[in-house]
Amino acid sequence: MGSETVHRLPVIEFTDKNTNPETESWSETCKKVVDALEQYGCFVAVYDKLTQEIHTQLLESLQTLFSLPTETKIQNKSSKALHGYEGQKPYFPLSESMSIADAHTVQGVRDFSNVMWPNGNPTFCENLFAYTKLAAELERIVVRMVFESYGVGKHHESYVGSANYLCRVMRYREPEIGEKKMAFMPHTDKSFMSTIHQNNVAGLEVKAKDGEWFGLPGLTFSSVVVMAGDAIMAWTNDRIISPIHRVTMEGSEARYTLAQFSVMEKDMVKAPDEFVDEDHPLRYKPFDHLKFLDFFSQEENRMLESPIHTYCGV
Ligand SMILES: O=C(O)CCC(=O)C(=O)O
Ligand SMILES: [Fe+2]
Repeated sequence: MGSETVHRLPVIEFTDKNTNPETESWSETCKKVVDALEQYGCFVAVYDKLTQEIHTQLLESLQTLFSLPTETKIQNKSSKALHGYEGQKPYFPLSESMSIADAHTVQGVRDFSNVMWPNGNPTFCENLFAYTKLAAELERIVVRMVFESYGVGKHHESYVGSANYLCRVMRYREPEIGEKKMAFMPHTDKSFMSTIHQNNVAGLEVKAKDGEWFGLPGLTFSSVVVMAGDAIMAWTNDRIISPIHRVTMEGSEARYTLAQFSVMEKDMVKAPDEFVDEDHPLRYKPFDHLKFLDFFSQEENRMLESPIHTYCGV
């Protein structure tokens, strides 16, 4: 007989007050963030700057984007690993997605938009950028909290200088009768960190350390799921583990999400000395994050059980 734990992701508020390092509530929030990341590898941030208006306009713009003809959407192409249009996949017929490179910059959003709407679409750009810049801001706050809590805050500035953001916008249609509901297979993110925002349709599920899958009910217009990727797992030498997650579609409404991934583009991903000692021997060789993404994007490596361990595990 086992008593099953009922898992629920911690919900942490991000306000002007507790995101100011001068305050006491900053240190309290740091603790909640690190505890959540160490336990689940993710948590729900409620970010007060993400207003109902930003959310509604963002979702309207995503609907407009996905209603473009497929011939237009497939123009979202790139030579960079893990970028570009994905969809019409026989194994995962429910999902369709596109990627916005340099998503935290006006130029990145505009370059993407100009491919979809060659005559320009300023409303789309404004609506998207209003969100992507907040997502990047939130990610940097969380990373700073993590670094400071572990006593390695001196690395934050170089992290900010090195990090770039890729935003993947996704639409999952509702499954038809008899169709399988798994819309995104179980995986860990290859990012440093990910921030995930959705419309009102649930579907994201996380695997807890005890092997139980659990959903994330109750997300609102200002909720962002902040999730550790493989790169922060390696950087913290396994203090934080990137969680396995998947998307399962129920019901009769389409699900829209934005998953924004941070990538350490300039510096090597290398665990600071503070994380390595006799009890915690180095678990990952220092690696180039972009090269890891290239490795993972190769067909033969997509199905590996743990690409990060195969790539640079010690
Ligand atoms: O759509 C979601 O909620 C999650 C998507 C995801 O896990 C990913 O893009 O890596
Ligand atoms: Fe993911």
